[in-house]
Amino acid sequence: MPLAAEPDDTHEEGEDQQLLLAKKGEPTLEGLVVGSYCHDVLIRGGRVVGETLGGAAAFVSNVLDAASPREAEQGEAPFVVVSKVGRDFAYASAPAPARRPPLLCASPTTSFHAQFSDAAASAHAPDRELRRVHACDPIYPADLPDRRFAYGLAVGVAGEVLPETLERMIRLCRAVLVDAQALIRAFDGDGAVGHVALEDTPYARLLPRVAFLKASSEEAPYVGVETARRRCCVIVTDGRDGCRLYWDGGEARVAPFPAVQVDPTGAGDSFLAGFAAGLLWGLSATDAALLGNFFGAAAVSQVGVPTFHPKMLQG
Ligand SMILES: Nc1ncnc2c1ncn2[C@@H]1O[C@H](COP(=O)(O)OP(=O)(O)OP(=O)(O)O)[C@@H](O)[C@H]1O
Ligand SMILES: O[C@H]1[C@H](O)[C@@H](O)[C@H](O)[C@@H](O)[C@H]1O
Repeated sequence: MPLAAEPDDTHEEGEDQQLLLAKKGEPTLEGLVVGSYCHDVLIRGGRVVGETLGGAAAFVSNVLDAASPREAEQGEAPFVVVSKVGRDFAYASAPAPARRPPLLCASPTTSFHAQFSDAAASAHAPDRELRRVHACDPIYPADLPDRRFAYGLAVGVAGEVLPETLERMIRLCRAVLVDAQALIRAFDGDGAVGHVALEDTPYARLLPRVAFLKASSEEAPYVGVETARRRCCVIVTDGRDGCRLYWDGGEARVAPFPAVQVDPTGAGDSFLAGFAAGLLWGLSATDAALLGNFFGAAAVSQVGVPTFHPKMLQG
């Protein structure tokens, strides 16, 4: 495994746990977030109940800013976002896109309709059906800045992170964390979101060079956890049940935070960003996953991209 990412507290001081941190004498490098902002339309009982900024990049930026408030206050960007939208993009002045503007394309902004079921969702049943109604351009390797990064987050929502783009991220970044949704989503003629087996995609051969792969419990069967854990550390998030980490030779469960769910959108994105922030703080993988659970729980408690109060992170 490229990274000894065993989430075992006895490895807490190990060099590999510090992978995202600058070594003595090295300059502090930025992070690289790759994935597009999108428009989310929330539908319940056939009625539009909300229209919000979406896209993993929006949720991830929000959490990374909250987790590094000093940089955010000073207007410094501890990470860059490479994202694409069309001229119809409705949220250019929202905090995340305003601070890290997307590349403008002739095609329309990626847009999803999320149809929520009225029935109370069980802990494991999918609580929404997603349909992609517009897709912006993919993000090409040449769209990425030509410099080194401390870490990369591949967080596409509509297939925009091409295999060659992920490969370039791996070359530019010291460690890459990937959301499986960027790799295994497939769309039928009507835009309904389905999944393909990761093993059947061109991304599979890149897994040994990925540090962490995060999948939801719905995506996990398509990822093939037993195969993937031999190549990188796999994190499976499980909604209100928290998450599990799987590595070659072990696994750990990380408990959730209680939350009153009002909108599940962005929970996985916020989890992954919280997890990355935890690694940046020098936490072990299990402790970083606890921070991920914290941000995931915070995300489901609000509609759209959540607002975090500084007090939430104290104590
Ligand atoms: N109802 C909940 N209560 C507490 N924590 C939650 C709840 N839902 C999600 N979380 C937290 O957020 C994390 C990610 O949630 P989930 O597994 O639903 O991801 P996801 O399906 O990828 O989400 P999405 O696609 O909506 O962004 C969970 O591991 C958990 O820590
Ligand atoms: O804004 C959301 C969010 O980024 C989710 O993680 C993704 O599953 C959806 O497709 C997207 O519409």
